[in-house]
Amino acid sequence: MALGGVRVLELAGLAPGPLCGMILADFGAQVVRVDRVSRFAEAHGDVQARGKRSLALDLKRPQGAAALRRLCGRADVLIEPFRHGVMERLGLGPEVLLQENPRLIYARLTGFGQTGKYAKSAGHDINYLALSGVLSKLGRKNENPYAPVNLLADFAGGGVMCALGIVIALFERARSGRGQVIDASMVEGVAYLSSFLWKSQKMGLWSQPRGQNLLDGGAPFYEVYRTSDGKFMAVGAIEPVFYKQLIKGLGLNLDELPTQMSVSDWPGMKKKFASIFAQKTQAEWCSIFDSTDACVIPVLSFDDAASHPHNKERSSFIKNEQGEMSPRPAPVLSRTPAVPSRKRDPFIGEHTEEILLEYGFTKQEIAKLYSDKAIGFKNLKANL
Ligand SMILES: C[C@H](CCC[C@@H](C)[C@H]1CC[C@H]2[C@@H]3[C@H](O)C[C@@H]4C[C@H](O)CC[C@]4(C)[C@H]3C[C@H](O)[C@]12C)C(=O)SCCNC(=O)CCNC(=O)[C@H](O)C(C)(C)COP(=O)(O)OP(=O)(O)OC[C@H]1O[C@@H](n2cnc3c(N)ncnc32)[C@H](O)[C@@H]1OP(=O)(O)O
Repeated sequence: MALGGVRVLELAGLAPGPLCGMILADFGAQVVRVDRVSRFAEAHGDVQARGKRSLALDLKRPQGAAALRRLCGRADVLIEPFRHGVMERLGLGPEVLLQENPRLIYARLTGFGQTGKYAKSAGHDINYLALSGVLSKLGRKNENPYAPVNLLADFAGGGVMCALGIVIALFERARSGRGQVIDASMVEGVAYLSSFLWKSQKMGLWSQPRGQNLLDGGAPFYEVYRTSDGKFMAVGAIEPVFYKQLIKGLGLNLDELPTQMSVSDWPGMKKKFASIFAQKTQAEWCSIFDSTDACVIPVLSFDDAASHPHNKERSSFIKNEQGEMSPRPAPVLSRTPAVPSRKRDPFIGEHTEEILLEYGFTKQEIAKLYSDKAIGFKNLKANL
């Protein structure tokens, strides 16, 4: 696989760090999640542990922190998901670790970044989205801004951007032989993702208030409509050639309607489309619109998405050994595609000994770390 041989240490954290580690593992990296020894008694919240192994290490004990330093000496990548200052307090800041291993890629995945007024503040996806400016653009007409689950800042602007940064740094290291520090701020990650929004402000695309523009729920031809069986259809017929096909499928006559881009007519047109979509079931609309270019697609539940013929044909969803479905890693590389593990997620501390041995610790050193309470082996299922 593309990232075969790359050794990653992922310090256990909330949502974005685990996604970042899972992407790297799916594409072949050897990812070790460093769990807290004290968390044995709790269920671990990481549902994105596919393909990872777990090492339980108490970083608050000097022996535990020293063990991580040693592990970093042989690792390619460290992912740390704590607020600025945490790693420094543990004596594990980038200056220390990069001095010991100049090839190390030290990825710092935070909400607010390593500097700035909020660098040491707690926060979550919705806060990062707010600070990036993006949240102000999301939401329905006359409603408050709306944060769509924690997909945008946590996962897209955080986990995915950080994985991209790591791969870029690995690519550069192949030339220079040197590692570097990645300051992956979710505020900046999601702001960067929204470059189109920022750079299209003067195009007239966003001249209406929130929820009344072309792509934010204002246009009748870019909207979700309820069907007679309580399901939904997603309509995205932007270009005139596709809009024509939408109108035809709805049984309307283009010549009897206002022009597509007549913004003042959009609210009325939305009502018209809504009343028409409400007359047939989702399946009936699919039979009308499938195989056309009207850009009308059913809104599917997770179960229906996994069993939809298009997705099945492409094997877009996969099953693990426990029978759990999840999305296949994307994108698909032609020669070296990801090969996601089908095994269950690791127990906390399940691989402590084998990992330490692999990284050059002797059995005696491991026994000493255990008696110092710096590591743990207990095999509890990580089921967060
Ligand atoms: C919206 C999302 C968040 C979604 C999270 C959900 C997935 C989970 C939220 C609630 C969970 C459920 C709940 O807990 C109840 C159940 C519990 C059960 O165990 C599992 C099932 C649950 C139902 C559980 C299920 C799920 O887990 C939940 C639903 C987000 O936005 S995520 C993005 C958050 N932001 C960031 O990641 C940015 C960077 N990080 C931070 O800003 C902070 O880390 C953060 C997130 C604000 C947390 O702050 P905190 O004070 O807790 O941590 P830090 O300041 O970073 O310091 C870490 C300290 O921990 C020490 N430490 C770390 N590793 C070790 C170790 N191996 N050994 C010893 N000590 C360690 C470290 O030294 C720090 O200590 P100090 O503070 O003393 O320096």
